[in-house]
Amino acid sequence: MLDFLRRLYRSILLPAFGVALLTFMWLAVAYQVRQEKLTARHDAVLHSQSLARTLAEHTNHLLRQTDHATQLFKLKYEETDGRLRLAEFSRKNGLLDSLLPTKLDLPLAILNSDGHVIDSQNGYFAPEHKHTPFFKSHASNPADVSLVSTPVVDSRTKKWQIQISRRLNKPDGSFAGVILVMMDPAYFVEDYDRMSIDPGGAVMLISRENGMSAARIDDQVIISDSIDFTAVQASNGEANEELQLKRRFDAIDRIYSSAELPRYLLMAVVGSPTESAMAHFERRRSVYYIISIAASGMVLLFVYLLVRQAYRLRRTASMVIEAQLMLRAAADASLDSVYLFKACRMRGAQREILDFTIADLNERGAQLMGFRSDDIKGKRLIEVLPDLHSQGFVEKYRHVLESRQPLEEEFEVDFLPNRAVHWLQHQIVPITDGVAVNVRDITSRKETELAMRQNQAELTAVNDASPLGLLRADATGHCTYVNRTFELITGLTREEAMGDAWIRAVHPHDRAVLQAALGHMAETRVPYQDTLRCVHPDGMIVWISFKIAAMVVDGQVYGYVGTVDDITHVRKSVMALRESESRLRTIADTLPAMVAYIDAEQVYRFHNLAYEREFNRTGTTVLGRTILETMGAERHAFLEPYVLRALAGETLTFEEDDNSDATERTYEVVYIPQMDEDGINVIGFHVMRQDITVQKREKQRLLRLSQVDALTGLTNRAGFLQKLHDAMGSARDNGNLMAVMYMDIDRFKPVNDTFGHAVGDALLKAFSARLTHTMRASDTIARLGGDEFTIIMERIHRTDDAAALAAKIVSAMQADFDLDGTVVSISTSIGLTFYRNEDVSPAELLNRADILLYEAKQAGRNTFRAGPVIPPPASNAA
Ligand SMILES: Nc1nc2c(ncn2[C@@H]2O[C@H](COP(=O)(O)OP(=O)(O)OP(=O)(O)O)[C@@H](O)[C@H]2O)c(=O)[nH]1
Repeated sequence: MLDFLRRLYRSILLPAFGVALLTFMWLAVAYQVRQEKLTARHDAVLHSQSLARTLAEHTNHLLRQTDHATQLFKLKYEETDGRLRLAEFSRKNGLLDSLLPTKLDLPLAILNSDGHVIDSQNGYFAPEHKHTPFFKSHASNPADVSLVSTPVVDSRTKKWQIQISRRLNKPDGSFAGVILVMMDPAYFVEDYDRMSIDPGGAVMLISRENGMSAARIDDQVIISDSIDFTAVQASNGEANEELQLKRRFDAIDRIYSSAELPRYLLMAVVGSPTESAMAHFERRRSVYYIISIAASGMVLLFVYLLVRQAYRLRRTASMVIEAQLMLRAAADASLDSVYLFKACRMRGAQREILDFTIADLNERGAQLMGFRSDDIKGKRLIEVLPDLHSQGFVEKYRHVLESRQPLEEEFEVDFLPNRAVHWLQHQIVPITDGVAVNVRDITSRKETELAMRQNQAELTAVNDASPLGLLRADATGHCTYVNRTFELITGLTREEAMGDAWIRAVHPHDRAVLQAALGHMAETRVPYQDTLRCVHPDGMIVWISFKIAAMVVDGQVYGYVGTVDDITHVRKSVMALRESESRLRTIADTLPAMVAYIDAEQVYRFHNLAYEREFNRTGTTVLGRTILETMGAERHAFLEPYVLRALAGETLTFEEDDNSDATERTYEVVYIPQMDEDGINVIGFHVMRQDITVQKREKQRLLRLSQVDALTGLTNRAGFLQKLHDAMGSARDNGNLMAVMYMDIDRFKPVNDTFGHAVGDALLKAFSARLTHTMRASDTIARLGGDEFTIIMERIHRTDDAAALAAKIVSAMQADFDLDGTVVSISTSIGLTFYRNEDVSPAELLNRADILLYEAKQAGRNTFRAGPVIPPPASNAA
């Protein structure tokens, strides 16, 4: 509210002053105009009055002259004894002319003593005047006085006239009659031309008795009985000489003044036209008004300018305040340190700058100095931070202030708190008797720049050390950068490669293709890759793999980045590899064995001609297909364990029987895993598949031969051990009980010694035969050597069954052997042992039987010993 009133006061003060000034001025002007108007009017009244007095004097003069004329007539009349007549009296250059102007032609009449007109001229007179007051008066009064009558209206002419009469006496002094002169008031006013009166002015003669008036206005004579005046009251209440028309008789305003003719009861009135009378005043008033209007305009303009200026001043002041607040806020909100330093000068004429005072600063600026702003505001720099002096900063401030040239620079300081080293950027701007200093802490930026420069150096080093040639082009395809490797690969220096020149490095035969591809890439923005040739200045051809891609930001290509890879050696290697592959294929195709390569996904990737011949028998396409697809579910099920082992890294060999056609064939298959370059992961395996049907048969034959005892035809030791191994595995797998007998012919040596080796051999054969007849066909009977035999009995129900059989053998061998006439009697001893699923080896089991045999021998021979007791399986026991 207070603020509103203050603003209202400010806004209306100047206009109110202007209005007051104008009011005062206009009141003064109005007062002056009024005074001048009154004066002018008064002057006009005086002038009119003067004229009226002149008129009155003139009229008076005429009337007096007329009176003199009657007096002169009376004198002459009485001298002539009543014979004088009017013609004589008024003749030219006569008596009358000496008194009155001839042109008046005044009506004259002589009345006798009876009141009859006895002579008259220049007008009509009633013949009889005996009873008129003036006649009676003259008749009765012998005094020589003239009677001036009140204006009389002529009944015939309707004019009013002033009647002047004088008694005529006879010689004896008796009454002789009356001389009568009629005077038209118009004469007084008509003869008024010589009066200096303005056009439109009115000259009047008014009877005070009956109100008749004669007036002249310019050339017009007005006779009226209705013109009447009242006296104008002056401002002080007194009547002045001005008259006011009671009723207007024309359209012209006049200032009327009068002069009385008391003797004749007449009043001379002159009306000066107000317009002309007041013309001078009107002109002055117009001048006053014009000057006042001009002055008012100037005052208004002045006030307006003042108001406007005041408004501008207020606005400027508020803007200054606002600017100060904004500046304060900006300084407080600034991320920079802001200081205002005012110069401290030396006293004296030179006024040299000694130091600066901290006039203002923001909190950040104070923090940078290590203070709070309130603590150092108003202090001198030498007190707050002496280093500013010693480090030359104050000198810089002084230079900026004196040269009025702003200064901006970056520098490093080590005297500020919080950090050992600050990188700062300051701007020093001169202000009034001081400087404004804006300080920005650019330490982090400097560190970033340093890091960036290091990164750039690193990047440049990386680029130069890169095995790839690098090329960068702008949006128009002009090369702007190549690295060192690019120079080495293409044979162009960096300067030579700039712009479009880099394309010169490409072999002329490849340029057209490259340029077309680059044009296509610029349209489609699809990266381009190709193998091209470069030609060095010395003619050397370098094969390169060239790749280039557009750098797109917001849908706009702003450049291209390309790489150049020297693939000359790779290309040679590839060629060599192709040659090697070709050679290997030739070799592989000439091999009788089937060779293939299968990857980790069990997909065929390679096979030789033999493999193709084998698997194309059914028209099957192998390459790119899996084992399952190629071999079918049944064979895949057989092969899969081996495949998985190979893929687990195992080199393995197995036989595969192929009954797909009429002939039964056997293949030896070798899987050799292929490790990756690191030798860690298996990426596939090689397959060597060879038909070994013939070899297998021969082998089986040889095996059989190797496992038969040549003398007896029984299984020999090798066959026995193989069989024992297989039987134990079967018993272990199936939980069956098996038995092993180890037997020896008792006292065989004496037979040899007695009957010779041939008989001994025959005995061995006979023993074998009897043994074969004793045992089941499923039992394996073997001769280990000499007179030692073994029997393997698989899937026996009880140990007793085997023991019974052992007893049966012992018993059977007690009978004599007739060996082509030589009768030999022997016996046999047996060690019998059992096996189901114990963790013993075949050798140990055989040794166990041998020990039992030894026990049987020790027991006197011709018997058996069995052990240990093998419990039945848990399920059976139950
Ligand atoms: N005729 C013949 N004799 C053989 C053959 N192989 C080994 N012999 C003999 O067989 C005899 C084996 O004797 P041993 O078993 O050690 O002794 P033994 O006389 O049977 O005595 P015990 O076994 O203790 O009852 C040795 O004299 C060998 O020379 C062969 O193939 N033919």
